[in-house]
Amino acid sequence: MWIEAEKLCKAFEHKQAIDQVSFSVRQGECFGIIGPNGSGKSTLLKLLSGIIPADQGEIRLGGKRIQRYSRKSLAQWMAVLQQEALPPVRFTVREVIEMGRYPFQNWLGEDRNETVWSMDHILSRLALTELSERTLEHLSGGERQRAALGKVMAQSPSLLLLDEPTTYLDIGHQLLMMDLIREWQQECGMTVLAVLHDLNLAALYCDRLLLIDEGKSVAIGTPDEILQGERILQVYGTEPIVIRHPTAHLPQILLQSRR
Ligand SMILES: Nc1ncnc2c1ncn2[C@@H]1O[C@H](COP(=O)(O)OP(=O)(O)OP(=O)(O)O)[C@@H](O)[C@H]1O
Repeated sequence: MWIEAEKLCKAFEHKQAIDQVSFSVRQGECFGIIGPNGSGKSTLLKLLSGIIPADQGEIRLGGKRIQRYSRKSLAQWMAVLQQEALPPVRFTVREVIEMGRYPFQNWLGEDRNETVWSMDHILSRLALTELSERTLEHLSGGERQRAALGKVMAQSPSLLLLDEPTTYLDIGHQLLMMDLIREWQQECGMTVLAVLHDLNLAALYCDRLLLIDEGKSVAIGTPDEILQGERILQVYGTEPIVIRHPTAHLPQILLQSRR
């Protein structure tokens, strides 16, 4: 599923959260949205998922305006993974992952589509097999985040929107999650749009990045084009040291104390 956003605007009371933002994302691409706190990243993701309407501008998914899709049809091929995606409720991990299939069930609860990956496969890929019968209230934040990813995997979306998917994860689980998403994307040709705070993860996993600041698009390009010291200083107000990853050959950022 490819995406086109044209001159999107969204204001809250007197705050212009998104201001004339345009971009397009190719089918199968991993597109990262980066920017400082309050720059409008989550708002942009909410516009793209249809959770909130834009004041102006247009979003087209697969060439068709987003308003022309019903809620149910959007839910069948678009999945959203938010920060704190799952509350600590009394559902088991297995039940939660099964919920990813709801948009595909008819009124008898029968599943009308084939899943790409089986429940057991999803549980084992996310290292959740041992935890499958445990309820979410007895899981750590990171384990719940993996269960939330399991739920969207069961949904087999062609468009995946991620809002800070690695917030609660340690470095091992951050890489597990990002590697899984990439593998899954390559297997299924899924398009991924991800809001990421971690610029190093963004460089490693995204084909292109959109850098936003105060609701405006500052630049769009490859990680090499976007992650440059001068530009980061302008937007984040701090100048990092940008080095090259010795094996991935991508830009990586080292922070330096201002004192
Ligand atoms: N529902 C709302 N009502 C009023 N203002 C809002 C609302 N949602 C967001 N804003 C404001 O819009 C701006 C952009 O917020 P947004 O959450 O999109 O930023 P962000 O880049 O995702 O931030 P962060 O990195 O801190 O998560 C902020 O100034 C925020 O206070």
